[in-house]
Amino acid sequence: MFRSALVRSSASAKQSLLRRSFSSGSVPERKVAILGAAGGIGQPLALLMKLNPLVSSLSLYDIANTPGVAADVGHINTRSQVVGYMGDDELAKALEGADLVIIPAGVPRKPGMTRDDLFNINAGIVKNLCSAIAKYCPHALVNMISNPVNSTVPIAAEIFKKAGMYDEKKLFGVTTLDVVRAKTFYAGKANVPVAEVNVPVIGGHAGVTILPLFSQATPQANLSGDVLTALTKRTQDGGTEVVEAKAGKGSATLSMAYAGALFADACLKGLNGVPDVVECSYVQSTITELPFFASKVRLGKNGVEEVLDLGPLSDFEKEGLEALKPELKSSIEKGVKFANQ
Ligand SMILES: NC(=O)c1ccc[n+]([C@@H]2O[C@H](COP(=O)([O-])OP(=O)(O)OC[C@H]3O[C@@H](n4cnc5c(N)ncnc54)[C@H](O)[C@@H]3O)[C@@H](O)[C@H]2O)c1
Ligand SMILES: O=C(O)C[C@H](O)C(=O)O
Repeated sequence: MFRSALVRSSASAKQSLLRRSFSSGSVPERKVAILGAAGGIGQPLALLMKLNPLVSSLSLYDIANTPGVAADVGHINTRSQVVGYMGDDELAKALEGADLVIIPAGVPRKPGMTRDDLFNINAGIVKNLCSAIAKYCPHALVNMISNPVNSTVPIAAEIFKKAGMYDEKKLFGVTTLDVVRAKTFYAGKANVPVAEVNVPVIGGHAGVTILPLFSQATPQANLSGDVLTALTKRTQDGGTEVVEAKAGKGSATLSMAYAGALFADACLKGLNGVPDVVECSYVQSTITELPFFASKVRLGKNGVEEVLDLGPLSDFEKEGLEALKPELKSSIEKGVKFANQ
């Protein structure tokens, strides 16, 4: 108890030091690039990153329509300078000097499709963008949003390995939307203030590979097994719920932009040395036998500082963990094979 009080007080001393240095005007310069910035996620994400005071330079890249998005967002009177870049010829400039690259480029699902059905188009897009990242900003953190995340992250890792610059600490699959959904749905059933809710979500980002750990949710609530089963299923099907409601007009964009902005903010805080920044993310991992796995991750100055272990699981969650492994394994292998063919 004494030790944890000490850790807390040294963490809060560090926090207040950081706050002081930030308020004295020494917030580090940070360039954030969004690839796919004119899309359904890209536009609101550009807006939210423009509102983030940790960003000094916001680079908006897409194959079309970025001049308009950049002009629009650029008029907002916040810290960052905004520049739009369009087409392959401008990708290098978009990436040069980036500390963080966020990738929501690629096609979204329509009703009846799985995320894996997007593989044929999005794998190629991700491969090209990651080759450019390897060349023009090899030290940047990469936040992968493009689906199927379970495969696009392994694709990125393989491309980076081939380029000789892979650093597993710097590559993240963005699974924050699963956490956002789990918190919202849990708060509704547990009747607790949503702002106070925490729920880790582990595994991957598709169907049964999404495994919320409601047994670890806080504030605790005494929910029945049936309710927990239904909450788990709703979290796993959250993306499909939006795809069906949008009826052919794409998948989650606004809630994804919110989740992407939250995760990017956590990465920037980590880079800036803010202590105890912990978020769930799909990263290279050894906590199970699978080479990539989503779990709680401590973020720091170099990206992943520590992959936290899963903690105690209920029997229902243990079953869910075993059930997700074959699908996640095959999605990882599919990505690795694609990148090496
Ligand atoms: N990780 C998650 O939780 C999560 C959540 C929602 C959506 N997604 C995924 O995010 C992706 C984007 O979704 P969206 O709704 O924004 O789609 P969208 O079609 O609205 O936008 C995609 C954008 O990517 C651009 N693009 C295509 N090829 C590109 C390239 N080579 N370089 C740069 N930009 C390129 C398009 O021009 C478009 O502006 C999809 O794959 C979707 O499945 C992931
Ligand atoms: O469901 C999708 O296709 C998009 C995204 O992965 C989501 O979870 O909303």
